Amino acid sequence: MLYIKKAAQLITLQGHSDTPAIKEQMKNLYVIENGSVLVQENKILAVGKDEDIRQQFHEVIDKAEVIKAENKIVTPGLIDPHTHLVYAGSREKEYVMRLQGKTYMDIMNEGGGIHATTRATQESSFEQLYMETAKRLDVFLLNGVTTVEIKSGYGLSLEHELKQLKVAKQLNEDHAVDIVSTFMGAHAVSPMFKTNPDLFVDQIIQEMIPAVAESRIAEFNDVFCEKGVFTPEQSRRILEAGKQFGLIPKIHADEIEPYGGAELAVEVGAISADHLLNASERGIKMMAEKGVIGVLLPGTAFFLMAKFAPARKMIDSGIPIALSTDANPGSSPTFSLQFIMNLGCLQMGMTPEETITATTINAAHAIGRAKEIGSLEPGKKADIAIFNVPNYLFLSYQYGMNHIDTVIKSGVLVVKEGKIVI
Ligand SMILES: N=CN[C@@H](CCC(=O)O)C(=O)O
Ligand SMILES: [Zn+2]
Repeated sequence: MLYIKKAAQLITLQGHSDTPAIKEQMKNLYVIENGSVLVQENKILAVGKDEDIRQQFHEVIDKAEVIKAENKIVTPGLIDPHTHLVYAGSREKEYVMRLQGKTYMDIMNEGGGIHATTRATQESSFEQLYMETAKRLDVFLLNGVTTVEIKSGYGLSLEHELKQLKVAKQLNEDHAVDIVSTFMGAHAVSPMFKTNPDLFVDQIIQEMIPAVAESRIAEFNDVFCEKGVFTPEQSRRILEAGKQFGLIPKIHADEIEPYGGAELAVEVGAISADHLLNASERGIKMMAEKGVIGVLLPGTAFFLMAKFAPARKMIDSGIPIALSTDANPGSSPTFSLQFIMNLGCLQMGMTPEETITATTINAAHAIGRAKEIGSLEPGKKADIAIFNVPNYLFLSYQYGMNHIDTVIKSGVLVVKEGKIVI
């Protein structure tokens, strides 16, 4: 048994395992001061004021391993619901080109961007991708993240998409960080189909989706619905086809231009619509009505020097908002959700409380895991982060640094004093 003792603030985020937090609910973190947590095996046994925990569990508490949390804060392990972490190569030269005035889409249309990473990933072996992705997951863990969603999409053929997804599956078994997988064969039109993109859409629908579903190697199906990539109609076909095989729709929506992505997410019953920098008024209203989660990626707007998604308006309209790094080598090469929280506040008008809800319980909802993770409540998985800060405001206030002290994953101490110990 683990006894996490007397945190200055225990950020429980209780009460939202069934439905995500919306509007004012996103501001309520259910903080317990001088709070303690008891962990039994891989689950949370109890959460409460230290004196209450000691009283109720006095018979067993003396034998527990104590983790001191005085002057620190304790939160659920952070959750990143949108990453592209299985890739090879890097794109720092494109970053310099963008600094000189080229746009992200220009670079992609000239065969760089996603295509450059696809070539590198196709040429990479399973073992190379595994090693590189494992290192990235270590960084996530060291930053307090205990679950990440990972998309394929740098394979763009059945063989290489499956290779990426197999890497994610193997790492889910081997690495402390839990991985939730998304098939994203529709990340870019394969150059082989440049003159007839519909044939590539046919291949995704007829060949890739059935094979991915049969291998039970992904839960979600995502599409880059964007002018010059996949049209709303192509995106709809791909997402509907995935549904026939049990793959839940997600969508990269309205990232570069308004394109009806938010509306499409509602129409196909997507669990989330992601990016949304340029979502229409109508799309925002529709998402709020249907409770489609908006996964916002301010690191991408920051790195592409684009305008930020209107998070304040979205939350006030009633959309449940989650935040993510969008970690990828082109549009958001960061692995820091803590920096994303800071951007959420300073660039998107969110409150510090909202950014914590958006990286825990609402992020869990965005990947269908809210019954197991995302809050500190008895019966949930013991995924817990301890930050070396006196109160939760510091997570987004003191920015550009990693505040993590300790991480517990499934009841096991995996990070101690900021270092991996397994
Ligand atoms: N926009 C599409 N996909 C990724 C970027 C991938 C890349 O540039 O390699 C995103 O979410 O930003
Ligand atoms: Zn993405």
